[in-house]
Amino acid sequence: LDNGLTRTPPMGWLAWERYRCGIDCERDPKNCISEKLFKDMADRLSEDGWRELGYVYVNIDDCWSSMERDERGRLQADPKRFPGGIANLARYVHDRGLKLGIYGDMGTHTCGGYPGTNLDQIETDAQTFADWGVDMLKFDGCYSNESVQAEGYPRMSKALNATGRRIAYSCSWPAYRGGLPPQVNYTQLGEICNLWRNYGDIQDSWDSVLGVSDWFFKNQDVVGPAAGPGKWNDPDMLIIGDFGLSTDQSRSQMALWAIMAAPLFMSNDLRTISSGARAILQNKAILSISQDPMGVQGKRLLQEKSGIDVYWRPLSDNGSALVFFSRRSDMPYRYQISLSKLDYTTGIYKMYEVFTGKVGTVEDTSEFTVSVDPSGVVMLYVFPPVKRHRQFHA
Ligand SMILES: OC[C@@H]1[C@H](O)[C@H](O)[C@@H](O)CN1C(=S)Nc1ccc(F)cc1
Repeated sequence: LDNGLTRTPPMGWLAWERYRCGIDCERDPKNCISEKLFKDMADRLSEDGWRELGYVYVNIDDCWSSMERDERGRLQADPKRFPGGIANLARYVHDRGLKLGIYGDMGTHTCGGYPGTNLDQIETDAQTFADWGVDMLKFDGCYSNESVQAEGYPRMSKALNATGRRIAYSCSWPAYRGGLPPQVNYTQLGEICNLWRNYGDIQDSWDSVLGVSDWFFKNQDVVGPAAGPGKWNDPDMLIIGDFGLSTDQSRSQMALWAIMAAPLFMSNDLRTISSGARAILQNKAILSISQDPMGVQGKRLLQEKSGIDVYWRPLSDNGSALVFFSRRSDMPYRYQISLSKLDYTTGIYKMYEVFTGKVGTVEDTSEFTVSVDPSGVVMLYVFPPVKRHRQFHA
């Protein structure tokens, strides 16, 4: 969507995977969906170096609202869990140099059973969110149908624009239509949405992360070309820092999401996150690959019989990123390859390993070896090639 927003994949924090629809603030005040939770995360993003690295969105998901609209038919926050209201929370977030995201649903109810947005409420709800100072809307598709979605998702895009406030628009529409043509029109999506969920919800497990990633790379020739500045495929949240992934698997999710030019929405507890998880999420080399201004989505190049996959993303100024991933479950695998075998042009290349900081220089035809852990990755930033100087002839 050409609204000047998300010119690189948006980054921030989204409540859903880690906090779901936990509304029992009496028994579980630290983890329930409440203004305190989002203020806590805004404090961490602004005090622990996240904001400076680009993680600027603090996004509310399902279960934030009252079960009733107000007397003017407007959505309203649950008064007990958000006593200050959404406008106040937006001010708190904005005061910390961050942006606030909110959640709605193009249907009678949200997936969690809260009030949805019917076709005749689209303009009202867009205006409400703009009046509150909201900066992004995730528009879900539960309790809906194909024709309501076909009319509603474009109409909400226009309604958000008509408010005059710049609000990034995340559409769950393709995920409810099977994610692929002909049910999904990726050209239209790129015109009306800034990002879109193509596939099922991510859960806190390696199986889920790998299943989501495999769907996107299996369908890379269809979904890849749809992405670019202002319009992104969304494989769902980063679960790094939660309970289900090992260090290697956390590095794999971060590396694969960067190759996919995916939005980077963490769903974790920034108040207690481990230093290891934080180091992966704050890895500057990976973030610069993710946020590359060209915004070209990467692809899977090879699936070797050994269980090694090779992924590649073209970057600005003729740079590129490579990821070697191991599907094996035995021991680190020493994978030998050369850049010319990966269709790199003739030249001399400097390479930077993003997790170890190791630097190497290879000619396109010379073989090098990477040792890849089971369910882990080796990720390289490959500098632009230095052309081999013609041998000077006396
Ligand atoms: O309720 C909201 C929740 C999150 O926003 C996800 O990111 C959305 O994809 C939708 N969603 C959930 S749990 N959706 C859903 C998932 C499984 C199911 F059987 C019925 C609904």
